[in-house]
Order: sequence, then structure tokens, then C-alpha cells
Amino acid sequence: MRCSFPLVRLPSAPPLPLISGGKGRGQSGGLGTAPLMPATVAVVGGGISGLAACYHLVRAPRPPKVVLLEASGRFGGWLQSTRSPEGAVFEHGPRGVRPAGPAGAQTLHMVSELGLAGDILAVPREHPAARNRFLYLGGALHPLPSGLRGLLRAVPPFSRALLWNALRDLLTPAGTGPDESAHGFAQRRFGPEVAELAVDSLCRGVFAGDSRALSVRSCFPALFQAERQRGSVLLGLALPHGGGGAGPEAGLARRARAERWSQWSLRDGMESLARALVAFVSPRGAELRCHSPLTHLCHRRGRWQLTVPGATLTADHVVSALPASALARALPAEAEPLARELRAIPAASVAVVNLQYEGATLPVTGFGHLVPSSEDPALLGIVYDSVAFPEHDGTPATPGGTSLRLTVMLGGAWFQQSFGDPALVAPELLLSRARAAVSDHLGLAGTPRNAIVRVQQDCIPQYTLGHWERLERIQRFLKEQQLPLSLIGASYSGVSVNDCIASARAAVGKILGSPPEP
Ligand SMILES: Cc1cc2nc3c(=O)[nH]c(=O)nc-3n(C[C@H](O)[C@H](O)[C@H](O)COP(=O)(O)OP(=O)(O)OC[C@H]3O[C@@H](n4cnc5c(N)ncnc54)[C@H](O)[C@@H]3O)c2cc1C
Ligand SMILES: C=Cc1c2[nH]c(c1C)Cc1[nH]c(c(CCC(=O)O)c1C)Cc1[nH]c(c(C)c1CCC(=O)O)Cc1[nH]c(c(C)c1C=C)C2
Repeated sequence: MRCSFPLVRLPSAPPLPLISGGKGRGQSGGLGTAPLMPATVAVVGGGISGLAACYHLVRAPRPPKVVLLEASGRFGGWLQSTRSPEGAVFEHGPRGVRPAGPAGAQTLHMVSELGLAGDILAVPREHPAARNRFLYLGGALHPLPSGLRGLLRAVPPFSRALLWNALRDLLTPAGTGPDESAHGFAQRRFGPEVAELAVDSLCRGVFAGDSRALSVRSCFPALFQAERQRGSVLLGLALPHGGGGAGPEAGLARRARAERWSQWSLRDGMESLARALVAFVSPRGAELRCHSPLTHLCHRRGRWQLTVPGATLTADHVVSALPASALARALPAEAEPLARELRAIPAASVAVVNLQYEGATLPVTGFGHLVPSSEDPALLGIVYDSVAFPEHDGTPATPGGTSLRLTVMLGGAWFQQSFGDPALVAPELLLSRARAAVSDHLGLAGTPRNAIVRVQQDCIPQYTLGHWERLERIQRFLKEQQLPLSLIGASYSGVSVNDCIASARAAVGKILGSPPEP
């Protein structure tokens, strides 16, 4: 079966007008082009991005027919929460969402409309889980410097007061290259110590990635822009900048600002956000199909044909909320230029080990600690879940006792070299590495009451050097071929839950010709 990806256009299917992602739309994110108001939209991939796309589509004044295809037997993608018989909640994917910025506010608006406002668990900015983060280095935990003390005095493991790094940033001329590794950028602007300890760990704690391979332009766009626009990262972040505060702040977002939330979760865990989206979109006409992996996607005579085992569907517009590599696998040979770019967006695997200890006490209190790659490449960090969200601890084994939840994250960009093939690694090995780390780093040597090991394969996309050019080539291909295909999700312009939801909203805005309400 041949598809019409090449520049050949059939006479019966004249090109439909394009809605460009450019002027006047006021939204970025969501790669792709769209005809005006398609009758049928197929959304592929039922993670938070695909579900959020369905949510915005069904809320349109005249919604198109919406079909969602999900390969697995459940919806939510990496939003995975387990509740133990004692009522403890364990997160195997995201555990906290930031309320800040327009994307944070839009997510909260959605949460509110889904009827979840009463389920929010918020962490205020003054809380230890918001204020304290640690580095594990040289066999000891070190608080990450904050406030004036960290600026003026040398705080181990840093050998100098951060003021010197700040001065270096103020005096170093802005870079001129189109992109740079996060490591190279930090080294140039703040010096080797900040690059090797702080930025190395930051990249591990957000992307499970290697700062020497990750792109500063794509992973930390605010830092990159700050340097380019103000000549200094610190000045750029401190001075007011255009954009940002778009849209009226109401409801939950206003409450989040008033109560100074730093992050939030949900009483039944993050997966309950996916469940609420399914419950919202299904009665509004969206057809949700799980166990329906897309195996082939092609564009013929102006319509999409989507092949899933045992069936072929047609649609006017496709929203791909798949990981880039999964979309590449479904494309026909004629779309090789697009598939090649998509395959070049890799993803890192993370072993997520949830542990719960009875009657244990942490030596420090905070969000958790990160481990620089120079200390132990295999061990990314440990989240002290009970500090941020004690409501998820469940009932302790003994009345009046305590039940401490921790999550150890292992592997990431170092998975293969540390543990071998993620598909073959023995869970017992990961569990023993995780328990050893908890014992060595935190002094908790007992037997955990609960232990869950999940190997999350290819779970965090890696925006490597030149990622922005890849996105431009993808965009150009879609535009030249006039393909009614939108690419959303973590593979492109931000991995956070907020970014994924924002990419879905922006793509639906382009499909419908106006930004979704509100
Ligand atoms: C361990 C971990 C911790 C994280 N922590 C945080 C955090 O604290 N805060 C935060 O904001 N973010 C966090 N994130 C990031 C965030 O959770 C993810 O980036 C986000 O959930 C990705 O959503 P998505 O819908 O784009 O992709 P996915 O969740 O990957 O969804 C894609 C879906 O497509 C399906 N699929 C694949 N192939 C096919 C096919 N051929 N046909 C049909 N369907 C297919 C998959 O089964 C999946 O359901 C974390 C991620 C991980 C893995
Ligand atoms: C140790 C590994 C990881 C930890 N969390 C993640 C990994 C790979 C994944 C992750 N964490 C965050 C995000 C969303 C990013 C965003 O823009 O909101 C993702 C995908 C949040 C986050 N976690 C840390 C930071 C600095 C951030 C960014 C937002 C913020 O500042 O809150 C640090 C951190 N992550 C982990 C630990 C143990 C840790 C610090 C102590 C776990």
C-alpha cells in the first residue's frame, strides 16, 4: 500500500488551507499543520498528552469526532500510581507538578474542571520539601546552597562562595553558537564546579540524562534565552521579560499563588488525573480504544489511514501523542525523512524503586537528594516522598508509628553500562542496589515493609545537542507535505506534565483555528 507522503498530490484532494503556527496564534508547542475544522481527529497515544488533546477537542464549541488509540491496556502512560492495602500511594512516574507559569495555571484549570480541586495536595514554598534539596558526594549529604549564606560563604561541596560564580556569569560575554551542551554552557558561564556538580545533577534529576550530551537550548530554554537576551543568565532571570504572565489567573491557579504552592499532587496519586480525563472525555463522545497499537499510518487521497491489529480507521487529522520513536516505526517508507528525524530523538530508561520503611527517620528533611555522575553514575537520586506528601503514607503498621516512603531512581543515560539491557535486568538486582543506597546514604538498614521495582523503559526523551534543528526539519517536512499531523508530547518541547498538557492545548488550538477556552 503506497501513501501520499511524497510531494505528489492527487487531483481529487486539493491541498487544504494551512493554519500556520506563526503570527497571531499566540501559542507555541505542538508541531504540525492543520486544515480548517477536520470532521474526524484520531489521537494516537493515551498518555497525559493524548488524553489532554482529547479533553481540549471535546470541549470545542463544535467538536470533531475524536478517536483515541492506545497500545497498552490502560490510559495514562507514565502516570502510574499504586495504592497499597494500607492506603499508601506509590508513584512510579511523575510525583509533583509545578503550579507556576501559564502552563502550570492551565493544568490547574483543567484539574479544577475535572472536579479534582478537592483532591489536591499542595506543598507550600516555605515547606522543607520545597526549600531543601541535597547532593550526595564523597559519601555525605550536602544541602544545596540557598539564600544569602550560600551566596557569600563557601558551602561544601562547593569550594568557593557562589558569589564568585555569579560574578563570572555577569562578566562572561554571551555565547554565539546556536546550541551548546548543558555542561559546556554551565562551565563557560559559572565554572567547572557548578557544571560538574550542580548542572550534572540537575540534568540527572529532571531528564535522567547526561549534561554533556543534553542541549541547554532545548532542555533549559529559559537559561539559554536569558544569556542571549541579557548577556548573563542571572540578569536575564532576574529582570522582567516579555510574555509569561499571559491569561487571567483564576480559581485554583489564583489559590496556588495566594497559598504559595511550590508543587502539588493528588490524593489518589497522579494516575487519578488520567482516570479523571478518561471519565470526562468518554461521555462527551470521544471513543477511547486501548489494546490498539498503531502499526501503520499513511495519508491517501487527503485522508489518514491508521492501521491497528485487525482494523483500519480513517481520519482527517492525526494528533500523535506517541514517543517520537514509536511514531517513526508506524510511518511508511516514503516518510523516511521524517522518520529519520524522529528516530534521532532518543529516550532514557529509569528504574524506579519505591520503598517503605516502618518507624524509620531520615537524617535530613527535604525533597530528596541527587547523586552527581562522578560519585555513582548508576544511582540518579532518592526522593523523600513522605516529606512532600505525608498524606500518601497510609496507615503505619503500629498505632502512632511512622511509615516512611522513598523512591530510588537508577540508570537513566547510564542504564546500559550499569545494568545492561533494561528489558532483561533482574528486578532483584535493582532492589538490592536501591536498598544499599538507602542504607549508605540515609542510614536506613532495615527491611522495607513495601518494595516495588518498575523498569520504565525509554521513559524520558533526551533533547541532545541540535534538538532544535531536528524540530525545525520536522516542522518543515510537515509543512511542505501539507500533512494534517500534529506532534505533541514529551518528545519535543518539554518533558514535564505541564509541558505535555500545554503542547496538547496548543495543537488543538491550531486544529480548531482558535486557542481552546480558557
Ligand atoms: C520516572 C519519571 C518521573 C517523572 N517525574 C515527573 C515529575 O515529577 N513532574 C513532572 O512534571 N513530570 C515528570 N515526569 C515526566 C512526565 O511524567 C512525562 O514526560 C509525561 O507523563 C509524558 O507523557 P506523554 O503523554 O507525552 O507520553 P507517554 O506517557 O509516554 O504516553 C505515550 C502513550 O503512547 C502509547 N503508545 C506507544 N506506542 C504506541 C502505538 N504504536 N500506538 C498507540 N499507542 C502507543 C504508550 O503506551 C503511552 O501510553 C516523569 C517521568 C518519569 C518517567
Ligand atoms: C533522580 C531522578 C529523577 C527525579 N525526578 C525525575 C528524575 C529523572 C524526573 C523529573 N523531575 C522533575 C521533572 C519535571 C521537570 C519540570 O520542569 O517540572 C521530571 C521529568 C521535577 C524536578 N525534580 C528536580 C528538579 C530540579 C525538578 C525541576 C522542577 C523543580 O525545580 O521542582 C530535582 C530532583 N529530582 C529527583 C530528585 C531526587 C531531585 C532533587 C533532590 C528525582
